[in-house]
Formats: sequence, structure tokens, C-alpha cells
Amino acid sequence: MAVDKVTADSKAKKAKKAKIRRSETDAFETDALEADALEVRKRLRKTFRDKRLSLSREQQTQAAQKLLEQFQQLTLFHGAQNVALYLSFNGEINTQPLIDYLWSIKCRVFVPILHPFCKGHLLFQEFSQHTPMHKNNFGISQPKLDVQRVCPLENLHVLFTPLVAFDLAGNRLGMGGGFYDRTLAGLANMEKNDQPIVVGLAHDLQLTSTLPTATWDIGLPYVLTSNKLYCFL
Ligand SMILES: Nc1nc2c(c(=O)[nH]1)N(C=O)[C@@H](CNc1ccc(C(=O)N[C@@H](CCC(=O)O)C(=O)O)cc1)CN2
Ligand SMILES: Nc1ncnc2c1ncn2[C@@H]1O[C@H](COP(=O)(O)OP(=O)(O)OP(=O)(O)O)[C@@H](O)[C@H]1O
Repeated sequence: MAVDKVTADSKAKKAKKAKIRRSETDAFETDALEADALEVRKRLRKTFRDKRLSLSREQQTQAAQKLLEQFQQLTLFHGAQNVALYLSFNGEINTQPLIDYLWSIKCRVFVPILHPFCKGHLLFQEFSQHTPMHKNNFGISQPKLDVQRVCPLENLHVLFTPLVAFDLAGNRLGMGGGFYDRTLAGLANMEKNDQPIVVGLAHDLQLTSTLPTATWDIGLPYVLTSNKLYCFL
């Protein structure tokens, strides 16, 4: 009957409207949860950046020296010829003693430069005593781009990553640019044998029990501090 059809149509319309309202609420709640998660990560970044900045010059010098000793002793790194490091800033454990040592044993050292065209991506370029340097947008020293000295990821033996905090499951919180997340995601397309050993470098006070994770985060297999090699494999 015509009347019944109208009733059925209006019921269907109401149900559809309710469904749209529900999905709008769900989307709103998801957005709110994501906004909360971003806020938590932002706060954690501040906390851990402040912690590492609170270390005295002497504590920093000692930590960097002990980090080098760990590197020298660990068989994991024996035979590594091409090593990606980074130039420390903002209270990060100082990588320069390790870089000096690697140069002294004729290893090649590569450091990140911000990709000139692909926003959010890094290139790893050879760094030596004679490399012309400049400051990037974040005020971090980096080699001037020289494509002939850029090393493809498959030619790296060890890739050391900076981090702001790490947890007992190997989750890594970085500076918030997603640079190393994208680099690590790129490794997944490579043959296992061609992948470098990925190792986060940190002060011990950058360890926390659990970090909130995002879908794009890639856990670290190792973190090296001045006292310990954490293995999360
Ligand atoms: N030593 C070192 N080099 C590195 C990194 C790092 O963590 N350490 N990166 C690791 O990915 C990349 C740079 N990533 C960075 C991301 C954000 C900020 C930063 O200071 N952000 C400001 C606000 C941003 C802005 O000024 O636009 C802030 O948080 O206050 C710095 C570096 C490449 N080189
Ligand atoms: N593999 C990826 N592909 C595309 N975008 C990504 C990838 N990984 C992270 N991002 C984006 O990068 C942004 C920052 O990510 P996140 O906050 O996890 O950075 P981070 O790990 O703290 O920084 P970094 O790796 O530079 O030290 C996010 O908005 C995220 O969407």
C-alpha cells in the first residue's frame, strides 16, 4: 500500500540519518583520540628532551666515551665498513668520538641530510674531516649535497638512529618529523641480507617502560647506550 511505502521510506531515511550521525560521532571520537595521542607524544618529547639537556658537560663527555668503548667491544659491529651516524644536537649522546674512531680505522661514515625534493625523507652522505658543511632548517650541521657521495641504504652495514625516548619493547620516539620512520620503512623493501643493522643511540635516561605507538612507527631491533646494548629481536 502507498501509506505503508511512505512509512517504510521515512523509517529507512531515519535509520540512514542515525547511521550517518553515528559514523560522524565515531569519526569525531577517533579524531579526538588521535589528537590526544599527538598531545601525549608532544609532552613526552618535551620531557625526554629536557632530561637529556639536563646532563652536565662532564656526564655527556663520559657517556660519549663509554659509548665508544661499547662499540669497540661488541662483536655485532665487527667488520662494519660503512656506518651511518648523525651529528648530535639538543643533548643527544655525542657521536663525534665514535666518528673519530671510525675514521681512524678507515671506516666510511655517512650522516643524514634532509632530502632536497622529497619532504620528510633523508639521504645519507659521506662525512669526512674535509666535507663542506652547512646548517639545515633545524639548525643541525649537515654536508652540502654532493650526489656522488650519497650512499644507498643497501650499501650501509650499520644505521645508527637518533631518538628522543625508547621503551622496553624497542619502540622509538623521535623528534617528530617522521624522517627515520620513513627511512626504516624503506628498509622493509630490501632483501634481509642487504639491510643494515639498525641501532638506536641514547642515554640510559631516555628509556621509559612503555611509549604510545602510531601505525607508522617501526620498532628498533637494538638500542645502544653508554652502559648496555638492548636487544629487542
Ligand atoms: N642529530 C640529529 N639529526 C637529525 C635528526 C635527529 O633527531 N637528530 N633527525 C631525526 O629525525 C632529522 C631531523 N629531524 C628534526 C625534526 C624536528 C626538529 C625540531 O627541532 N623541531 C622543532 C620544531 C620544528 C620547526 O622548527 O619547524 C621542535 O620540536 O621544537 C629537529 C630535527 C635528521 N637529522
Ligand atoms: N613511513 C611513513 N610514510 C609517510 N609518513 C610517515 C611515515 N612515518 C611517519 N610519517 C609521518 O611523519 C609524521 C611524524 O611521525 P612521528 O611523530 O612518529 O616522528 P618521529 O619518529 O618522532 O620522528 P623522526 O623519525 O624524524 O625522528 C607523522 O605525521 C607521520 O604521519
